[in-house]
Amino acid sequence: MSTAVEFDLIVLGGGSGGLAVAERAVQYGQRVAVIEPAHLGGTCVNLGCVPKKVMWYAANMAHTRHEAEGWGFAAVHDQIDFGKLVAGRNQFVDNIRSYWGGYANELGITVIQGKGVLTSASTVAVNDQTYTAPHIVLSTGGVPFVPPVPGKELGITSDGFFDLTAQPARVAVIGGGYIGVELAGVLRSFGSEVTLLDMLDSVIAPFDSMIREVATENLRTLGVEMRLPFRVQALTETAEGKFITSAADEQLGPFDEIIWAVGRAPNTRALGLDAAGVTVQPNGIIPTDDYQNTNVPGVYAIGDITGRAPLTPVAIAAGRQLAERLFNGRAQARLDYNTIPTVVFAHPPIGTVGLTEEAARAEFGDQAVTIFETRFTPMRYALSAHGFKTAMKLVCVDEEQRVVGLHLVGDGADEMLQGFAVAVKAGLTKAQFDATVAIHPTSSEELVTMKTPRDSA
Ligand SMILES: Cc1cc2nc3c(=O)[nH]c(=O)nc-3n(C[C@H](O)[C@H](O)[C@H](O)COP(=O)(O)OP(=O)(O)OC[C@H]3O[C@@H](n4cnc5c(N)ncnc54)[C@H](O)[C@@H]3O)c2cc1C
Ligand SMILES: NC(=O)c1ccc[n+]([C@@H]2O[C@H](COP(=O)([O-])OP(=O)(O)OC[C@H]3O[C@@H](n4cnc5c(N)ncnc54)[C@H](O)[C@@H]3O)[C@@H](O)[C@H]2O)c1
Repeated sequence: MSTAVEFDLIVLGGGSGGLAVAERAVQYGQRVAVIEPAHLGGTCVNLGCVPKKVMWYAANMAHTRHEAEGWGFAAVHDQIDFGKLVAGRNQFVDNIRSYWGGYANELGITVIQGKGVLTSASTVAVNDQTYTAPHIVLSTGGVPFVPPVPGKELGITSDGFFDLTAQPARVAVIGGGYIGVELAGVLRSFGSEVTLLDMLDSVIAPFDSMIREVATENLRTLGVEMRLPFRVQALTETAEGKFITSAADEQLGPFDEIIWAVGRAPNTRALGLDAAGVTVQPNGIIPTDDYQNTNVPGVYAIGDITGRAPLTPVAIAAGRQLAERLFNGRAQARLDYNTIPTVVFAHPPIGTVGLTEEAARAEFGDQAVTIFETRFTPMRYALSAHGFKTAMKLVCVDEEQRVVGLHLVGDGADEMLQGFAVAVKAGLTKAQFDATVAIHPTSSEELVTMKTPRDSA
């Protein structure tokens, strides 16, 4: 091997977290290298949030088109040109990738193409070259997990979903978490027959119970067939299509595509963690303290590999805070992982910030918790034959009714949540919500006008 090339910071992984820490560090005058084997932008740009959101917008247009007749527009019955949508989406993703390439270059970040492997706590090998730095950030994200059942290779994952160039007519989605609910919604909105399975008896299990209930009702209204709970035993294929067999020997199918959406596995194998002495859990997660430190001084981990709130803005915020701490003298800079808002881009979307009712009761006790909630069909569907339900819940605690949880499902929930997340993060009370004049007619006005606590109604 040739002599090691020196940097101040080496980042393994040019995704959401890696690019964020690199950008901030280079702005503070550091010599920064980002090692990336695939495309800059990582999962979010290339195989996640961005292409997913394009498909979600297209699915929304499909809904609007179906509803338009009730509002006086001529009926349009054309099917979506899936190939055209995919081509446009890919071009959009390509533009973002190119932007990152140019921007990284402009900033002065050295991008090294290849897989990085730690050879010690301060050196990384990429192919035959060694690089060294006093600070190394691990931000290698994750890949879709596929359980080891017979025939598992007959299914695709979210990565494979983004490779589809034709719309599958009959689809099964295994896993009713974020990805399963989002992809099932998109495909069903385009007219595919969709069956959604989960091993649990509910989709989006970690969400508040009322939100789960209404989101499930909305999935049914959309026409998604649900099989809950369902334990997958094997996948098989005949000339008719693909089939799923349950542990109880029930068979579902035939399907044209089966999509695995049962979680993601951290990219921490073959990363040389042993050589550097970095502790890793059996599930591949790298534990960190509040400051993103691993157990080895000078080696940090951010983003999905840390197993905490695997979301793009979380990886970005963790990366920026780390750069502030290491390179801008802010010794206490760190990301507060509490009260992180998040949205499932379902049809309609689902949003949540803070504690569920169940978590608040467990933490504060039943006596301290007051719940305000509402369910309705919004005015958006006034002239439509069918309408998705909206539901909202405020979880308040103590005498002062501090709002510690805010949960939404319904049209506009995705855009509604960010502002209310500021209020929840700021620790505002129900009285302060109510002191804000409503905007009428909207759905969000309910969040500042709910008067009667649920249990006293
Ligand atoms: C289908 C889907 C939809 C999603 N939608 C959303 C959404 O709407 N909103 C949201 O907030 N989050 C969403 N997410 C999650 C989001 O994409 C991740 O939380 C985020 O990308 C994590 O950032 P990261 O920096 O940890 O990793 P990543 O962005 O995954 O980046 C890791 C990078 O490391 C690289 N790498 C791997 N091994 C090595 C190695 N040995 N050396 C160097 N580099 C390596 C990879 O190629 C990759 O580019 C979605 C995810 C998926 C799969
Ligand atoms: N909108 C967003 O912000 C967004 C979108 C997509 C992904 N993400 C992130 O990516 C992460 C991974 O998403 P995901 O949907 O893969 O995971 P997830 O953890 O959200 O959901 C996985 C689901 O699969 C089920 N499951 C697990 N094993 C199963 C099996 N063998 N058979 C049937 N069901 C099974 C689980 O019960 C769970 O409901 C999410 O946790 C989220 O943080 C975020």
